[in-house]
Amino acid sequence: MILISVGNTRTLLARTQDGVHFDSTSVVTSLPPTEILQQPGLTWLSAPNREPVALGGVVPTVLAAWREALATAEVREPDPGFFRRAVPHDYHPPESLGFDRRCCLLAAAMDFPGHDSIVIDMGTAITIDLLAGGHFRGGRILPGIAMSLRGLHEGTALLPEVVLNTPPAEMLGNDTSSAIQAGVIHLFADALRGAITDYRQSSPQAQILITGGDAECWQPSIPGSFYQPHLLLRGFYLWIQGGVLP
Ligand SMILES: Nc1ncnc2c1ncn2[C@@H]1O[C@H](COP(=O)(O)OP(=O)(O)O)[C@@H](O)[C@H]1O
Ligand SMILES: CC(C)(COP(=O)(O)O)[C@@H](O)C(=O)NCCC(=O)O
Ligand SMILES: [K+]
Repeated sequence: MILISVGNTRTLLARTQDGVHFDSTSVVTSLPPTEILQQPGLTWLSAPNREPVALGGVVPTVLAAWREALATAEVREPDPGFFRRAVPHDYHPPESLGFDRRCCLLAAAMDFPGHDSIVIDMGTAITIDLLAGGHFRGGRILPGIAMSLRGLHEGTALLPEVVLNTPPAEMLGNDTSSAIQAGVIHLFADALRGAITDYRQSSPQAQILITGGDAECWQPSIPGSFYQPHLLLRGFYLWIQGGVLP
């Protein structure tokens, strides 16, 4: 099966035989799908005798462009009804819960039955979701790391665009760049730790699963967390196996 997941920054293109191992690459979401399909390294996407293509994401206009570009392929889109049965929730309105959040929650629910999970997805935006007793209980949405750094630069005259070092940061910055490093790293480290502390008041045993473009370098600053690079793809695969729209 081929899986295409459209995030706000990057689109994941993956292929799997067993739903456990994913051969994946990513391209910037701003690139038109017709151009992506022509890239030399991605011929498997548009090869003849192709496999079914699962399509999902959080950018409606780009999803529409993918549907058009894949018009002759066997495209499968996930069925919200299956998600609701697999991960009951009170999100309102239910359809507004982001596709990427659903995939990660589904993977946590189906791969770790009987475990509560705090699912952290550090992408364009950061989401921190609680799955407890098999139900999605709600979560938090925060600006992402790159977006926050860009916001400081674009919203001011004197702040440069900074490339973040790997956390932890020093407590006190003594030049503009170090002060931004200290500010942004502590902002997110405190936000993540705070959410974990709060969520564990109701789910003391909850495990912490962390994924997304910024997850790998942040995982060490979240003690006890498990880096799950393919959590979204795993959930997407399980979702498509469980139910597709007619
Ligand atoms: N090669 C990369 N291109 C873009 N962003 C990257 C890359 N590697 C890491 N990142 C980080 O990943 C974050 C975006 O995460 P990603 O999972 O790609 O987003 P989304 O799923 O929202 O498209 C950004 O905050 C950025 O700092
Ligand atoms: C919160 C998100 C922007 C995260 O997207 P991402 O950073 O992975 O591109 C996305 O899940 C989304 O658009 N959600 C819809 C609103 C919601 O979940 O309530
Ligand atoms: K995200």
